[in-house]
Amino acid sequence: MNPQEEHPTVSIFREFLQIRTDHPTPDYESSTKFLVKKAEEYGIQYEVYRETGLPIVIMKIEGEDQTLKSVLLNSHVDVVPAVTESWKVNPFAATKDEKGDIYARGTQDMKCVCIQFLEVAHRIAKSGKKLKRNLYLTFVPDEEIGGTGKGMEIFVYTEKFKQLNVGLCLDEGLASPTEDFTVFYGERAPWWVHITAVGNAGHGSRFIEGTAVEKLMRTVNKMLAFRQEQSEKLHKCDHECGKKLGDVTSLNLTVLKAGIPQDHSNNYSYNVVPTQAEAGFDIRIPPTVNLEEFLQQLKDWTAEEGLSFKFASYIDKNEMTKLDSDNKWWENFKASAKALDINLVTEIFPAATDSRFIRNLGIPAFGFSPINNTPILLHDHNEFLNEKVFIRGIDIFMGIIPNLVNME
Ligand code: MET
Ligand SMILES: [Zn+2]
Ligand SMILES: [Zn+2]
Repeated sequence: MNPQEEHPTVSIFREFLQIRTDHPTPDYESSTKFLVKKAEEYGIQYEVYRETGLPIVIMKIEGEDQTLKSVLLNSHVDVVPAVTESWKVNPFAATKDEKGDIYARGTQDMKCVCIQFLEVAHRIAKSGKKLKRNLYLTFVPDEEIGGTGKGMEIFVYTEKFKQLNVGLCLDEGLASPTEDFTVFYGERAPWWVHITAVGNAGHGSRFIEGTAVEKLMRTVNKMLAFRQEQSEKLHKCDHECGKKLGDVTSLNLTVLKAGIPQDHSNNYSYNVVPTQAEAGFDIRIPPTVNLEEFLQQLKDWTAEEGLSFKFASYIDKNEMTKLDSDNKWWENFKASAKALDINLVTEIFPAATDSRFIRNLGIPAFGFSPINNTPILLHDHNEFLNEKVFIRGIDIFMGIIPNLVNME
């Protein structure tokens, strides 16, 4: 290839990045059309499954033995919104600079892995050699809004998913800023909690008792004190303790609402004590924490009269994939990494992925994005990935995935 020319898979990646699958109105029809076209071009079996309400593209490369458990490569095609004004380039243009850094929403999370999986399937299909087990690829919607409703949470309970007979799932991980690569074997449970307080109204000049805001603030302060404790656990431990973000419970106050709006011009009735106040928290709980006990903790925090809470995201089970010598998939994965001469570091994923629904079925899942020497920029402004890192990622996957599919 002429060094001036772009690697064809990089061009495909950039084209995919330009498809507007950003929330709140992801264009799944265009991403589906794109993937279907590629499957047809590459001669890969596919179907578009729509029973859950949104398109899920399923691709299959048949193995020699249909009775063996399959390997599933799962990726989500949706991306989070981008605040265009805060980017140095258009976040949906997939601009490449002179260093080969490609800037776009989804370069790391996780359109890179979508296309890398697709390219792996392409190369396996092109080789014409049959591998031992079935290999499936699923391209799913709505991961970024929780996977609930029309996403993975529902799909894993369908007959279609059962038919895939999955033995191992690979899904997204995170970029690594060092030479090492990170593999995730579990993740923190994402709980989004919306607290509502109701209380007494009155004139803003008086000492009204039992106001909604006071009640809410007492709860918020208890929760922020807990946040401080957890932050200290992470930041004040000596270097020996090796605690990572995925090992503590994080909690952020991300929604706060009260006050009586006066009109549509950002004015409020400052002299009216509001009867309702609301707070929303994003809480991430490590798999080692007992979720029943944590729920009780939340109930204690919100026990005061006039307070109630609802979950906007909730999960009551949070399984991990065991990385012991009984896990043959992991032994196989590690051996491939050794042959590739890459160093793996294992961690708990600090955020959430669709893997949690897979692990909760008792199916092992590894979160792995083959991206090293790159800052972690998922959901951030100016998210980018270097084209060389992207291309090397395909070779890394080629050194790992066929071995898993061929496992005895
Ligand atoms: C709770 S849904 C997960 C959405 C997203 N992947 C996150 O971790 O924030
Ligand atoms: Zn993601
Ligand atoms: Zn994300």
